[in-house]
Amino acid sequence: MLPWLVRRRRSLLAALLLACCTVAAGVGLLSVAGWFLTAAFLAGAKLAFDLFAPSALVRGLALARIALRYAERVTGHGATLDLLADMRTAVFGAIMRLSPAQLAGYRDGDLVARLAGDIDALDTLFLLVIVPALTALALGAAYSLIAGAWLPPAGWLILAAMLVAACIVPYCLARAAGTSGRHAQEAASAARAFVHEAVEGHADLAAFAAEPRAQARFGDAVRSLAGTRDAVAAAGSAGQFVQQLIMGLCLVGLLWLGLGAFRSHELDGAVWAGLVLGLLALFEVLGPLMRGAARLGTAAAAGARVRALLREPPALRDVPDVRALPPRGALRAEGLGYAYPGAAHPVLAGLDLRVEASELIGIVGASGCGKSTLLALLMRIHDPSEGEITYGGVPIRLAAQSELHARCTLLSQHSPVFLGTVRSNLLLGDPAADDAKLWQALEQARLADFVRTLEQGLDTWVGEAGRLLSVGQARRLCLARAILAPAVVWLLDEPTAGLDEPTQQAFFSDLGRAAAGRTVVLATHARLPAGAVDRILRLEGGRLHADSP
Ligand SMILES: Nc1ncnc2c1ncn2[C@@H]1O[C@H](COP(=O)(O)OP(=O)(O)OP(=O)(O)O)[C@@H](O)[C@H]1O
Repeated sequence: MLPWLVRRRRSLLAALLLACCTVAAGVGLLSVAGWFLTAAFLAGAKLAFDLFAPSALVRGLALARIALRYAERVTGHGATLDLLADMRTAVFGAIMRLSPAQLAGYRDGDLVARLAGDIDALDTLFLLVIVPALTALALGAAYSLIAGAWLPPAGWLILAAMLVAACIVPYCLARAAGTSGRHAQEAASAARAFVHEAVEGHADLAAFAAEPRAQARFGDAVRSLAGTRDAVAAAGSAGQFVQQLIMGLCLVGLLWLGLGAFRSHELDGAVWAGLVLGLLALFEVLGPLMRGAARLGTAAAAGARVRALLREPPALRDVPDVRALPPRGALRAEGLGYAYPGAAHPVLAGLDLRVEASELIGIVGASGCGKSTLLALLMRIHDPSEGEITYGGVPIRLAAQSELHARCTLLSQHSPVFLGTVRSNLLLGDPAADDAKLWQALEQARLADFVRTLEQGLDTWVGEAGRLLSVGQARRLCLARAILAPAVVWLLDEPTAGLDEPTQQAFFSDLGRAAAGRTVVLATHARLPAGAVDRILRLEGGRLHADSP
C-alpha cells in the first residue's frame, strides 16, 4: 500500500495530525479539569484561588476537542475513501490488462470480491492501525516527558506501558488472529463467489431442483465465515482485556508513586490528580488499535490477494517498438498452429489463410474443429504457438493491440450485453453515433422492428446481461454493436445463432451490403445462401480446405 499512502500523504498526514491534536485536547481537558477541581477543593478553605483562568481553559479544551474530533473524522474518512478509490481504480486497471484467457482462470465473482471486499478490508490499516499506533506513541512519549518532569519514575512507567500497549500487544494480537483473519477473508470471498454463481445459474438450479443443495452449501459457507469471524472477534476481545489490564496496572502504579511523592511533599495533590486523569484520557487512543490489530490478518490476506492480481503479468504485451498497421490490407495466416494449455492435441496445425481486403469468407466445420479459436487468434486474444498472422503485411504481434482492435472487431459466441439500455450497448461500438446511425445498425442486424415496438425505444432497459431480451435478440444487439464499430475487418462467430431460419437467411443475404467494403471472416454452422460470401473454407484436421459455396 506504500505507493498509494505516499500519493495521498498530505490528507493522510493532516488526518494523523488532527488525530494527535484531538487526543492531546482530550488529555489536556481531563488533566486540567482534574487539577482544577482538586486545587479548587483544597483551596476552598483558604478562599484564595483564581477560578477564572482554569475554567476558561477547561471550556476551551472541551470545545476544541469536539471541533478537532469532527475535523479529524472528516479528514480521516475522506483520505481513506480517496485511498480506497485509488486502489480500486488500480485493481480495475490490472484486471483490464489481462487477456480473456487469463481472466477465465479466475472463479466467477472472485474478481468482484477482490475489487470490493478485499479492498474494503484494507481500509482497516490506516484508520484503525496506523493512526492510533502513531498517535499513541507520539502522545505517550510527550505525556511521559510531562509526567516525568513532575515525577521521573512515573514518566518511565507511562512510557513503558504505552510501548507495551501500542506496540507489543497489537503485534502479538495480529499474530494470534492472523490465521483466523486469513480464513475469514477467504471464506468471505468464497461466499461472495457462491452468490454470484447461484444468481448466474439460478434457472438451472431451479430446473434440476438443486436449490436445496445450493442453499445447504451456502449455509455451510456462511457458517464457516461466521466461525472465522468469531475467532477474530475473540482475539480482539483478548487484546482489549490485556490492554485494560496494562492500563489498570499503570494507573495503580501512578497512584502508588504519586502517593509516596505526595506524602514526602515532592508532588502537589492537584497535579497528582491531573496526571492520573490525563493518563485515563491517553489510554482511550488504544481502543481502535486493538480492534485494528485483530483485523490485520484479514487485511494481510486481502492485501496478498490484491497484490497477486496487480503483479500478474499480462499474457499479451505490446512490443517496445510497435509497427503501424496500414488502414486497410489483406489478412494472412501462415503455418498457424495452436494448442490450448494442457491439451493433448493442437486445435490448429499448419493452417494457411489469405483474406483480401473487402473479401467475405465463410468458415464452416464440425463443432469443436477450431473455428472460434482461429477467430480469437486473428483478433490476437491468444498468440499462436506456431506461424504468423499479418495484416497488410505487418505481423500483428508487432502492432499495438489498441490499433489492431481498432481495425478488427469480433462478434463472438460469448459477446456480452451490458447492464444498461439498448442505446448504451450500441454506443459502445461507436460512442459518437447519432440516432439515425443507431437505427441503421439495428435495421442491418434485423432488430429495428423489435426495438420500435418497445415503449422507450432505444432507451429501453435491457437488464443485467440482457436478461430482458431473448437469446436471439441479445445476439442481434451485439451484432448491431459490431456493425457500428469503425473496424474494417469483421470477425463474426456464429452471428445468427438463436435466429429463426428465415431471419438467418435474410441476414446472410444482407451481409455484403451491411459490410459495405469491409473484410469479413464468418464462422458458422448455418446454411449460407448462394452469393452470401465470396468463398467458403472448411476447417478440418487443424487446416482450412476449399469448400463449394
Ligand atoms: N479455453 C479453452 N481451453 C481448452 N480447450 C479449449 C478452450 N476453448 C476451446 N477449447 C477446445 O478447442 C477445440 C476447438 O474449440 P472451438 O471453440 O475453437 O471450436 P469451434 O469450431 O468454434 O466449435 P463450435 O462450432 O462448437 O463453436 C475444442 O475441442 C474445445 O474443446
